Amino acid sequence: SLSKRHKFWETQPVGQFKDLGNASLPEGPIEPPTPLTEVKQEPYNLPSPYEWTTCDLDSEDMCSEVYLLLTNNYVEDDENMFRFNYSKEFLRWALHPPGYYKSWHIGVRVKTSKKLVAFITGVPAKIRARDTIVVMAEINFLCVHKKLRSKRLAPVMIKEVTRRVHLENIWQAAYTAGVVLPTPVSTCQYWHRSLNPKKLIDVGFSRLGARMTMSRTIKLYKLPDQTVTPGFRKMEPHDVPAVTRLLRDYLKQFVVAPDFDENDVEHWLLSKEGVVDSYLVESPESHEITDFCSFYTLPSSILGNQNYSTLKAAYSYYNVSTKTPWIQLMNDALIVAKKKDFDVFNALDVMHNDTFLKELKFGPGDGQLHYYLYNYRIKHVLRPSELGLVLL
Ligand SMILES: CCCCCCCCCCCCCC(=O)CSCCNC(=O)CCNC(=O)[C@H](O)C(C)(C)COP(=O)(O)OP(=O)(O)OC[C@H]1O[C@@H](n2cnc3c(N)ncnc32)[C@H](O)[C@@H]1OP(=O)(O)O
Ligand SMILES: CN(C)Cc1n[nH]c2ccc(-c3ccc(F)cc3OCCn3ccnc3)cc12
Repeated sequence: SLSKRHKFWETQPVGQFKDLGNASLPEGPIEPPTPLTEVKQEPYNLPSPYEWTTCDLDSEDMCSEVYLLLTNNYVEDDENMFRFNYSKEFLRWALHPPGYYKSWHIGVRVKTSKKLVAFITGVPAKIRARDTIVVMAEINFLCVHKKLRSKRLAPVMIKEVTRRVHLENIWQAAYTAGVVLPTPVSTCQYWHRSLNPKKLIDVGFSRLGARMTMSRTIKLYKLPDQTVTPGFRKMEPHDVPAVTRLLRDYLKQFVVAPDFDENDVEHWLLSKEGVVDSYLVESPESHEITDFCSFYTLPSSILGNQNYSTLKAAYSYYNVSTKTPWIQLMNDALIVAKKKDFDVFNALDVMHNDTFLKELKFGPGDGQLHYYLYNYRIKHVLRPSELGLVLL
């Protein structure tokens, strides 16, 4: 990437590779806001066969079109064996947080057939970078149909979502990607904990360890039927104030983290069947809420396997430990995930996750997830343990 030309990204207000190590550049916005009257009022031009469309995910038909585009054309692993299969319920959850803008759910259609062939989204979020809280756009679900790749459509999509975000007087963004772009604020590893090792080996997600039999492998990953922590239970609506306090206090220690209020916690962390699961520990004596764990449901399509079509994956979301040891808390999360029939539990090495990954038998994934900020410079590249942000 240091040698690669980034013809589009070199034009953008992002950290540039040539600036790495230039300690004189100040932390904070790279460019000042533009007066709203000077923001381009009309959409960017698309190549002639295509037109912009705004995707209303409350419309069943539109949501299905977005779901199908992503199911067939979104992110695959490096070996093209799996492709993310975000559900419609998940997309509505991810894209309808408090204060969302429908205009930031942007599609591209073929003018003649009206076929949806590209998509990009933003949602507003309060993000703290060190001591500064910035309203940012979290950008996600950038997708161009496989048949329209390498035509420089992505830069147009990015410029259009940038324009629409600017129209709402927001000048920063946060996003993550498996590819290296100018310039990561942090680079994380992802880890996988087998819950259904037989299926994972059958589909080629995992390989049988050397000198390991299948029955020995199944035994290695076996988990108890019940959680072990007294007071461990599902989060409920009346827990929102206490969980908000617990989470806000925990996230203070990270350099970049969401600034969640009760509305945000209610949306992002209250359990939603098949989308997000959240649990907490309520002390049996004091009834104080001392710990929290959560994971979201993101299956992957299994490409080209006779016996299985879907890999059921849980992804670690936000977790807090103040009384229950991390190992015990997260092992209870694994136990409930196994009971809910997940095949694998995934986690990034962000926040305090590296305190439990190895001991709970997570294995390293085969790639990295890079974190980016748009129009905001962070002085030094951050260690994953300095990150308190998980993007879907
Ligand atoms: C103030 C508000 C600001 C808001 C905006 C903030 C910024 C938000 C940025 C977006 C954040 C999204 C986050 C997100 O959604 C999570 S990352 C997941 C992205 N989606 C996928 O990987 C799905 C499968 N791949 C595709 O659909 C296409 O390959 C895509 C559409 C990825 C690229 O389509 P393509 O047909 O393969 O390529 P061209 O059109 O010919 O364009 C090539 C140019 O695109 C650059 N590129 C490639 N992948 C990228 C990626 N993941 N982010 C940013 N840029 C990416 C690439 O470096 C090159 O630029 P360069 O020449 O300068 O190097
Ligand atoms: C975050 N969000 C923006 C989606 C996204 N985009 N690009 C990605 C690259 C890696 C991960 C990721 C994050 C955490 C994790 F435990 C495993 C992961 O990918 C495994 C490889 N893989 C890719 C597709 N199917 C399997 C997510 C993403």
